[in-house]
Amino acid sequence: MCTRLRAPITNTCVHTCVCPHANAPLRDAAAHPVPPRSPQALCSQPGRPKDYALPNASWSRDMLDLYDRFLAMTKEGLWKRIPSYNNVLDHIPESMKLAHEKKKDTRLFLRSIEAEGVGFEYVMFLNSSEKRVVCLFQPGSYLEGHPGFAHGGSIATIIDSTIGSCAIFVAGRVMTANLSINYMSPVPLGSVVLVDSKVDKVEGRKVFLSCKVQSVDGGTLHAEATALFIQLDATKSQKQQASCQ
Ligand SMILES: CCCCCCCC/C=C\CCCCCCCC(=O)SCCNC(=O)CCNC(=O)[C@H](O)C(C)(C)COP(=O)(O)OP(=O)(O)OC[C@H]1O[C@@H](n2cnc3c(N)ncnc32)[C@H](O)[C@@H]1OP(=O)(O)O
Repeated sequence: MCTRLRAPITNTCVHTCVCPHANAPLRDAAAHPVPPRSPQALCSQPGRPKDYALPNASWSRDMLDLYDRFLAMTKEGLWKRIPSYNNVLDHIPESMKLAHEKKKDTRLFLRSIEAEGVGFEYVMFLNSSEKRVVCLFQPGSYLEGHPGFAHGGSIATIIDSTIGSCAIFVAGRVMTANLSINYMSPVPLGSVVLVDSKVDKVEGRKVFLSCKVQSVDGGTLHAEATALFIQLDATKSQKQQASCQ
């Protein structure tokens, strides 16, 4: 079923088959319904990690409007908001955690800046039937490269993470083996872009994906990327883990 977002969000429509692994690692998204936007609702509940993928005072009108559009689509059931925590382990269901994986004082790179609005402001939405993840991204002032524009590394980071979430969705534990980006137009700090990623092909442990970074009005193509993610081999990753201890 086509769930094309109406222009200007994207002009492309991706048809893919439903994957048997659908929803496995990112199932959490369904378990956390989006609360109404009120100051109280945005506070994290006691005992639960803070979900950063919710509107805050730094979000621009464009970001809020897009968020509302996607949220409306989640009600139709094909899209799900992906919650975002500052520790990677909080994203992984207990049943999928490895014995050695205990929470430490580490942070997911994208959530390394606590202050609102100056780092990576983003929220991702998953469309499992299209094997697609769209990220609404508002780069803050601490992500500067050239004056007034987002650093290319920050663009690479948000692409890697959006594509990575898409790959995790179809293949579980994966790592980036290759990421190739063409930068076409600089992204102004404080603007909002759509990072639209999809799975193109799965060959054994290899997941091939592609991505476009576009302005909200669809008029500017900021970047295009392709990526290869490899599903981790349990035996090999245990060896890697052993060598790290
Ligand atoms: C993990 C789950 C956690 C869930 C958390 C959810 C949180 C959600 C929140 C937020 C979203 C965040 C999302 C994450 C996004 C960030 C991801 C990163 O930044 S990852 C860090 C950077 N990447 C590395 O450091 C990799 C370093 N490389 C390696 O460790 C290995 O090379 C690895 C694992 C990629 C592959 O090693 P092998 O030993 O398992 O596999 P081999 O046998 O070498 O290759 C398998 C097949 O792939 C091809 N291959 C491997 N690397 C290739 C390459 N670079 N180019 C082309 N082909 C390659 C090979 O030719 C082979 O192909 P043939 O099966 O023979 O056909």
